[in-house]
Amino acid sequence: MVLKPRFFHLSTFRSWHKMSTGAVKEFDYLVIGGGSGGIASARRAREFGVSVGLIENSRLGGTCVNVGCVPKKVMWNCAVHAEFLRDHADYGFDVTLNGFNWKKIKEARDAYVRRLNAIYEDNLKKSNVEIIRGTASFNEEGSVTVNGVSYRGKYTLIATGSHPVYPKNIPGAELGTDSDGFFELDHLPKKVVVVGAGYIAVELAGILGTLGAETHLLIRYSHVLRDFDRSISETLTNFLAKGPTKLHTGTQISKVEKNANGTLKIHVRRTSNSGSGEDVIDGVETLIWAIGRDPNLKALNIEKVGIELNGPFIKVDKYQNTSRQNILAVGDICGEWQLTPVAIAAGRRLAHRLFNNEHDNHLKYENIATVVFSHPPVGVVGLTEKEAVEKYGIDNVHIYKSQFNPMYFAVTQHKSPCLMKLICVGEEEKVIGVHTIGMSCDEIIQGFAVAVNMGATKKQFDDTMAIHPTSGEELVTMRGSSKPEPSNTDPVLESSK
Ligand SMILES: Cc1cc2nc3c(=O)[nH]c(=O)nc-3n(C[C@H](O)[C@H](O)[C@H](O)COP(=O)(O)OP(=O)(O)OC[C@H]3O[C@@H](n4cnc5c(N)ncnc54)[C@H](O)[C@@H]3O)c2cc1C
Ligand SMILES: NC(=O)C1=CN([C@@H]2O[C@H](COP(=O)(O)OP(=O)(O)OC[C@H]3O[C@@H](n4cnc5c(N)ncnc54)[C@H](OP(=O)(O)O)[C@@H]3O)[C@@H](O)[C@H]2O)C=CC1
Ligand SMILES: N[C@@H](CCC(=O)N[C@@H](CSSC[C@H](NC(=O)CC[C@H](N)C(=O)O)C(=O)NCC(=O)O)C(=O)NCC(=O)O)C(=O)O
Repeated sequence: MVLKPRFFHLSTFRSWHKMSTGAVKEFDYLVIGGGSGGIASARRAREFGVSVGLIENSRLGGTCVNVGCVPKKVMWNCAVHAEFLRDHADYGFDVTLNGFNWKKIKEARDAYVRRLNAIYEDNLKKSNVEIIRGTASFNEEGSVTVNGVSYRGKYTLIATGSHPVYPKNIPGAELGTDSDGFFELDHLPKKVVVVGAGYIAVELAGILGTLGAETHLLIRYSHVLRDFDRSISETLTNFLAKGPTKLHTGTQISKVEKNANGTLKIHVRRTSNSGSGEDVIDGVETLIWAIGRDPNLKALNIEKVGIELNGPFIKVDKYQNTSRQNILAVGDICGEWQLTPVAIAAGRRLAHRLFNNEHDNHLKYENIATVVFSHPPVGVVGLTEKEAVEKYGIDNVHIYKSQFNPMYFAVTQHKSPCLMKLICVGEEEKVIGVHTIGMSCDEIIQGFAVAVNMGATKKQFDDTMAIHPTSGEELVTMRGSSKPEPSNTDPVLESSK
């Protein structure tokens, strides 16, 4: 497309942004979804002077701001507080705890989210992105209708995100809730069952258990976070098994019933190596399904524009192109790496490619650092041991590992594990994976992601001066590599189905 000056006067912008004769309102860029990816892409596109409309049918900010990263992090911080309180006496404090007020933190959290909603609206307005309120659905020729008004973009971005999945064929499954429902809880439930083994399940179970709810985490197989490096998966699973969360491995719910007093009776099928059978968890106040997320596609009517899917998600190439020309997609709707920074980065790079002549600009979906806000937190970047062996062969992969008791726990009765692992490849020992779990690992990993992204070697890690006494110093002082363990002895991969 012909590029316009980088910043435009408002009147120029308005003249571009015209109503065509067929009463279709036209934009250079029409963005569907005002969440992480959509907002980031829309605002970046405006920096290049093009006209942008953004359609949103709910609260601005999307999943991350309203029912994801932001309120979750507030609750994780709250739970971390509870952990520190537990250690007060060990550090010499004589403190009497008079209770915990869930309502208070919920109100503060909701107020913060409302502030962010307003900030995001304000930011869009300052950027001169036109906000269109309502649900978008496609018409055959590629335009979009919202509340009976039609809009067309020279380019249209689908950034409509995802929603929680419920299991099919489990009687009473609808008596449970999901992560959205977790954020609506107006008190700390006494007894909770969380189902799932991924990010959301371990995060929510960790928050609830740490804050004092009797929390049962039900997983189908033997370990949580099975897609992560086995050391991480094993360390977190073993620690979870010690409480406060009660971990039920090799289990699946077969039926959910409602008791007369409103609590739930949950029938659980045991399919573990230790034998099969059925258990009942009774008197459950809240059941939370955290078993994955599906794309928000239904209302869009994408079949009208013939967009190809990849499983349930929208199929895109590395430039975020869908199968339909000039219709693009970013974020959760594409299914891969459902993370806010990924949606933002893909959306911004797309704006550069479409509107700033950067023809090859696209997000590289590798070395994506990620944190699970479990207790303790997980921070990882790069390949797992298994992926490295598959890619480079077992003889070329070298593993360095350090497991230690962080100094914080030297004087406390309550302990929490810390494990750090480097995956290196070849004679030069390029570091292709960093896997950490333990206190502060959520904050440590970002810097190491820079190093991995730059292609650092183990020697360069070793040449970096340690900072003492910190947990992070372990990553630059590791010695004595070992060979990867053959994957057929990988206990994480053994399902207990
Ligand atoms: C509980 C939880 C915790 C999370 N924690 C983290 C975390 O700590 N770190 C992290 O990186 N990621 C986290 N995530 C993931 C992160 O929130 C998502 O990856 C991110 O929000 C995806 O951005 P998106 O732009 O693709 O979609 P969204 O942010 O979901 O935005 C999509 C928007 O489109 C709107 N929409 C949908 N359909 C239509 C339509 N037809 N018309 C108009 N509008 C429509 C929706 O209302 C929504 O506002 C978490 C997710 C959850 C659920
Ligand atoms: N900190 C962060 O950055 C966060 C990011 N997110 C993002 O949101 C995404 C969605 O989160 P989440 O919902 O946890 O999804 P995930 O895909 O991460 O995990 C869901 C897990 O649930 C298990 N599962 C699937 N189906 C069933 C079933 N029928 N019964 C029991 N267990 C089942 C599976 O594990 P198994 O096969 O082992 O049973 C599966 O891996 C995440 O992948 C992540 O990208 C979410 C929260 C926090
Ligand atoms: N790292 C800081 C994050 C602080 C932060 O970014 N806070 C946000 C709330 S998280 S709101 C959720 C999320 N924001 C972000 O992920 C921040 C993105 C980073 N600052 C960047 O610009 O790349 C998002 O969906 N962004 C889409 C977009 O911004 O386009 C905020 O206050 N924003 C107010 C403002 O921006 O004025 C922390 O954890 O404290």
